[in-house]
Amino acid sequence: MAQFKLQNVEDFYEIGEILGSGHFGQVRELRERVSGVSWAGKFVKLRRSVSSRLGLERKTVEREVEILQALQHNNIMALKDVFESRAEVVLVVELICGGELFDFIAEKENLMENDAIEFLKQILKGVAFMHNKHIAHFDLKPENIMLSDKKAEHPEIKIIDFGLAQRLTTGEEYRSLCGTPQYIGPEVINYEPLSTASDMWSIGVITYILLSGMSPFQGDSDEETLRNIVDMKYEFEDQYFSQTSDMAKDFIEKLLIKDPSERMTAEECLLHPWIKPLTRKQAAN
Ligand SMILES: COc1cc(-c2ccc3ncc(-c4cccc([C@@H](O)NCCN(C)C)c4)n3n2)ccc1O
Repeated sequence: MAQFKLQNVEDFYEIGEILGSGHFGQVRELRERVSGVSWAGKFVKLRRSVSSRLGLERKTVEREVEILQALQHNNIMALKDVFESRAEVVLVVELICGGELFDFIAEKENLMENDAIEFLKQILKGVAFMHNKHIAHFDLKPENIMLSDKKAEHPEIKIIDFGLAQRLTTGEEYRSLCGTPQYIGPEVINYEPLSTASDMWSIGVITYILLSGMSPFQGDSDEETLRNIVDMKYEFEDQYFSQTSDMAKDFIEKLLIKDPSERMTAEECLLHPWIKPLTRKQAAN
């Protein structure tokens, strides 16, 4: 069983404002007492009894911590410390000040292709790094992709929220119905074995949104969205894609493929001509 620090987190950090909350718990700003440096603290309530539905099981938190400890990459939020008390675990991670990619897109409606490519390159580098360690995120979406500083000319991408992430073992099947309807692949809905390819479907959906501001499968309800996914019901409507290059559409089409084994991997995406032009002429387009 992993051992976290048993000291009181407040002995080392001044607890600041709530930055956000969700299924994962609460995220608050922390100020390290010795250095004055600001961090983010994810406060997770622990389940008090086997019968309780409140809070997370300790082994779930242990899995997230073990995964974060294995993922040290510029495009993945860094874990600094872990404290635990009887009822709570606090993950101390780097503070990310640029907000969510989701909000950045909303402010711009959609992005120029070159801006989208720069964001995608960073997302793909972080995802390729975790996939090379046989770790899948399983909840990639614009809300879980944050920007270091949205005012920077080239904001750095940080992938957050590894609460659903799994270390996949060859020969061992992993199935789950978890995730966010708009971004999950058909294999999740059909309760089929999952792999890193499920993250690649999500990247196809994210790319579609980056370029159009629209979500490819979203319906008027979760049920309709899920039906659109299993029916592969999406299109590049002229109203939103008339200015989008064929290469960008090809990139999306090579990810939104029903058979997970047919989708591009993150490494293959980084070599796709839309992301890595083969010639100067291509780059000029
Ligand atoms: C360690 O696990 C997480 C960390 C974070 C995290 C890490 C650093 C950091 N710096 C700033 C923030 C932040 C600022 C405003 C809102 C939020 C959060 O509520 N929304 C993030 C996306 N959401 C859908 C998980 C998070 N964060 N959030 C978010 C979710 C996690 O499961």
